[in-house]
Amino acid sequence: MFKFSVRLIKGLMQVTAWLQEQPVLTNLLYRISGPASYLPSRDLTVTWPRAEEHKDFSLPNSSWSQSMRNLYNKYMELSQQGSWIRLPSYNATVTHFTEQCPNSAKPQVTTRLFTRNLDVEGLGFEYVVFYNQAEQRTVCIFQAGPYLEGSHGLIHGGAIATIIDSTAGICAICTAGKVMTANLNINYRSPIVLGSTAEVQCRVDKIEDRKIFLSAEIRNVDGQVLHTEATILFVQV
Ligand SMILES: CCCCCCCCCC(=O)SCCNC(=O)CCNC(=O)[C@H](O)C(C)(C)COP(=O)(O)OP(=O)(O)OC[C@H]1O[C@@H](n2cnc3c(N)ncnc32)[C@H](O)[C@@H]1OP(=O)(O)O
Repeated sequence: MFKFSVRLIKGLMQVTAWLQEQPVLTNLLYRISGPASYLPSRDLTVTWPRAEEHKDFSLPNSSWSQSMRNLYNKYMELSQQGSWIRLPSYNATVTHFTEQCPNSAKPQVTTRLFTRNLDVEGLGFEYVVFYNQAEQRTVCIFQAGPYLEGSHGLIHGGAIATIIDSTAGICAICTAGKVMTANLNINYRSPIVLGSTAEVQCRVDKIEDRKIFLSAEIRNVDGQVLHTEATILFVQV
């Protein structure tokens, strides 16, 4: 468990650090937020939250439906048998930066992971990811809150893409380290009702040099309804 958590965290930190080194992105940040909050990447200190100091969002909370809890319990039982591990999940990849601002105030840059950006439980993405190393697979148990609406009463396609990208991204990071999504191809087969529980299944299909090819499916809790199919390409960076 610890080994994979460390690997996942290292992968995310590497991606974050790499992003901050890209001049296009730092220029964009400058344009959006202005010079006072512009933080040149090479002067940043990036820290990863220590588990004991930060909330783990992948644990059950009162907004979780019984279906969500049942699936969670199923994979927790499998975890105890050793085949799966639950991956902890925090709300930021970068918790704070330390650098002197032009106005001498210590900057309080707060970024939030897109999927963990709401303070109230149950309104947005509620999910937990389990990883199976032997099979190079991840499973994400997912409950979409009312703030993820697209068509009336249904989950927005972009939210579906996000949870697929995240589930596949975690799988690719655990398998291959520092990666970026290069291609995400989705077929939406049937809508997902807001508030329902769904299961995202993702696996590595093949690895060719720096390219990691994955496929994913989203199904309802009993597996009978296929909601979404996707193929995803990650490239090691
Ligand atoms: C716990 C929290 C959750 C954590 C998980 C979250 C995961 C979320 C991850 C993301 O969403 S990342 C954000 C979205 N992605 C990006 O912004 C990436 C933007 N694109 C790039 O930065 C570059 O294009 C990329 C790093 C993907 C590749 O650039 P490179 O210069 O490193 O590689 P290159 O272009 O040389 O291509 C390497 C190989 O990949 C292939 N390739 C690259 N892009 C491709 C593409 N789009 N489609 C198909 N093949 C592609 C390319 O043909 C080539 O194949 P070959 O080696 O066989 O010649």
